Amino acid sequence: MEAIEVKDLRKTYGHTNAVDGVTFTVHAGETFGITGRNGAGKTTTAECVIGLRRADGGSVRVLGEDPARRRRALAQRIGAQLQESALPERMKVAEALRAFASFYHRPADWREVMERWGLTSLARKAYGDLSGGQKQRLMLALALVGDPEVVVLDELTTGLDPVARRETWRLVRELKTSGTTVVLVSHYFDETEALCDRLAVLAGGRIRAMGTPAEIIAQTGTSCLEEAYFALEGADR
Ligand SMILES: Nc1ncnc2c1ncn2[C@@H]1O[C@H](COP(=O)(O)OP(=O)(O)OP(=O)(O)O)[C@@H](O)[C@H]1O
Repeated sequence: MEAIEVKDLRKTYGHTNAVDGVTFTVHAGETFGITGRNGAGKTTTAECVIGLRRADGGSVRVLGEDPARRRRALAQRIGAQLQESALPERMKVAEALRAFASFYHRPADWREVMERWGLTSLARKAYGDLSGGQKQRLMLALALVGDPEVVVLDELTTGLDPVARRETWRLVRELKTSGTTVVLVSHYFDETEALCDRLAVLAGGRIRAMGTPAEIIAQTGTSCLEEAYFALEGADR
């Protein structure tokens, strides 16, 4: 069984075809990227995968289940870090991890997660007092405290400085070695190129290219994913 199967996914907001017939499969243990410019349909696709939005057409299966119908059951097996995730300003790091762990039937040991993601020294700090990088690290830890089989990370490194960004990349690579299936939504082409086994390039709600970063680069005769993207975009004009 594939970890995620999305077939002909469609989602419309008013007159906007946000997602217009998207099909892809994510194998278990793979890091799969969804990339493309602002408004390409990345977040809408990710939200349909985790059951936060109901598709207008097509089908989505995560771990064999339909997330729109089985959201509560799947929530035990999927971790998500979303673009606008935030916590109450005064909530402390350890408190947040303990509270999130309590939502799951079989959570990871939240103290171990706190240690693993370098948050132990911040345990008593309030969320509102953390730096941007520390907040992102906490959000990632919260997405993982339920010991999920699938993790969806949306614009994980936006706003981070280069050091915090590289540190976050290291953490995402660690997830892969632990066998977790990762969906990485990012408009940074260098990030998806560095971290993803395979990826889908979205444009205007459709998949414009899909494959390993090396395949997409080779198809376009370019030398990096960012150039490949511009070559694809140029070809569309
Ligand atoms: N709740 C909504 N109501 C109306 N239109 C929406 C809504 N959410 C998204 N859209 C529109 O759907 C399209 C796809 O948006 P989406 O957020 O999925 O793209 P994205 O690739 O994630 O973009 P970004 O990188 O800017 O987050 C855009 O044209 C956006 O304006």
